[in-house]
Amino acid sequence: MTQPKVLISDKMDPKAAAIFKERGVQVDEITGKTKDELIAIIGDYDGLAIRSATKVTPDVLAAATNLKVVGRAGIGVDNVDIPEASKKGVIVMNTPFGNSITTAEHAIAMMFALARQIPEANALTQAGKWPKNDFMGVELTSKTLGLIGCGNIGSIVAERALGLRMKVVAFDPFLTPERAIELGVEKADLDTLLAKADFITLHTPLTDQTRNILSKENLAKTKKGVRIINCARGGLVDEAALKEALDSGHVAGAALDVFAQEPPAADHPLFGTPNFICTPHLGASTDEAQVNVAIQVAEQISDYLLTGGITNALNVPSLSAEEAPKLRPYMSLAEKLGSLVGQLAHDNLTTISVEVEGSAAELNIKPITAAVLTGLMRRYSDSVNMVNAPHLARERGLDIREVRHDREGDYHTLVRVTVATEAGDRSVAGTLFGNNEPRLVEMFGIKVEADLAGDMLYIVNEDAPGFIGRIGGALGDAGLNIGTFHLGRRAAGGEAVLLLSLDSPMPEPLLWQVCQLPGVKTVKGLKF
Ligand SMILES: NC(=O)c1ccc[n+]([C@@H]2O[C@H](COP(=O)([O-])OP(=O)(O)OC[C@H]3O[C@@H](n4cnc5c(N)ncnc54)[C@H](O)[C@@H]3O)[C@@H](O)[C@H]2O)c1
Ligand SMILES: O=C(O)[C@H](O)COP(=O)(O)O
Repeated sequence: MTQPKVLISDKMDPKAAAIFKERGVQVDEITGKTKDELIAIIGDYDGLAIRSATKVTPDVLAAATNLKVVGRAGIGVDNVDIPEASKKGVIVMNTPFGNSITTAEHAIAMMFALARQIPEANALTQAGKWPKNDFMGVELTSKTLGLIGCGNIGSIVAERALGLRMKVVAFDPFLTPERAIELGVEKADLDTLLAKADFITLHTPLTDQTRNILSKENLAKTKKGVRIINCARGGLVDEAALKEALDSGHVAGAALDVFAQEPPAADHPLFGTPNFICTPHLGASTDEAQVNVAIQVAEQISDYLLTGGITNALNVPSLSAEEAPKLRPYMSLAEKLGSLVGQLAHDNLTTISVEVEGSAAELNIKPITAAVLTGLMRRYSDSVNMVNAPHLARERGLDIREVRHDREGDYHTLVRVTVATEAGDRSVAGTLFGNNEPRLVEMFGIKVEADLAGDMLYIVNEDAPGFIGRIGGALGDAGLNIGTFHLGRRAAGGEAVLLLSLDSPMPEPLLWQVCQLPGVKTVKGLKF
């Protein structure tokens, strides 16, 4: 195996490069490149390690002909075009926890800075003034903190704020009542939060639902004298409306670590506004957080490039260290079953369903489905993998269904793949022998037992004496060696299925010749 090559394109703790080298991954650290400069070199790399500065746009991805993985040393991935990466089969990962504490602490630091106007007081004092009577702060104790977004960072902020004896009200549609009780926060709708909070801090990603969540209209619903902190993403607060609300005195203070456009223009309207403070996207900038995210991203990228292990991926189901060894043989079975239906079923598939029963029903079905789709879609594209297969399948209008059966069947474990075709449903099923050897056990309702590997020949014929001899003869005369021979039939004298493994591919004229043998209904060369 050639050594994979990774580019670190944003400033990252040196531990990242050290880990790549230790793990046997070649690494180049080239930061500060323009988009065109990045496009010129990205084709050399299998992996890209970034923070928020590098923009992984469709044109960068188009030039990234060898790229397999983008690793974000941090949380937000709004600088990566994930749908485009998925189409290209590139995994996108982040490090969802490495900088959470640090960012929560930055939000708390901003809250104190606003409450006591520390930046202004510092600036004036160092300018030789002694403005002791100009700064009257507010206490945090007993005040209400409104949390918009109560995920990893929001819940750490909540714990810290409760420690400061604040009351915490949270708006987060995904926060369960049980989790709210566990955290000690009051779950509320947005309007209630806006009406109650003395301080509001934002901790959501930027999405279509959260963009301008603090709009002019919502700012008007806040308590007079509210103070606002955004250490999440620019664009959550309407900056023009915030400026107006600060100027009118409705908002008593605002602290932004993030801006809609970064870096903001030097003449940004908020700059110089009294009671406005800001930092240049420093939420994650501590030694501890940067070491955490650098180590995590380098380990995750190395794992994927060297072993196929997937952690914290955003566009493909993760495979944990415990799950991976159990799922690997299933994924091999699933890919073979998907490939089999893909090679045999005619076009215009409308639905594919993946059913699991027995031991398979206890596993994470998502990677199994992704592997089925990889096998299925391989007939359309050589560059298909677990990342882009589900996307390609959906693009072709395929409805994907997953069913987990809680029932005992004939096999200790079973994966069944059924596709709806114009000719009706076509179903194949497989199991694992000895827990790790994939075997086809049923094909279109007929029991067979076959290893799907290499070149194979599939024949449907009428079960009649002498047929096997005729096939053996035809292949033997053509110098084609049969490796294994698997036969299944509905009933004696009924329809039979023959699966032969061959030592070399079946030449086209021989396929035609076999087709002419008496009793043959279908012949197809297969490849696994
Ligand atoms: N300033 C920085 O340097 C810095 C550092 C780290 C993270 N961040 C940003 O902080 C944000 C939060 O990070 P996290 O790790 O807590 O993410 P998270 O995914 O753990 O939490 C986000 C929360 O937002 C909630 N949410 C989603 N849509 C919502 C909506 N419409 N209304 C209310 N809540 C909604 C989700 O349910 C979730 O609980 C991210 O945008 C991340 O990029 C910024
Ligand atoms: O989403 C994040 O992790 C933060 O915005 C940190 O970004 P940075 O790595 O550019 O500091």
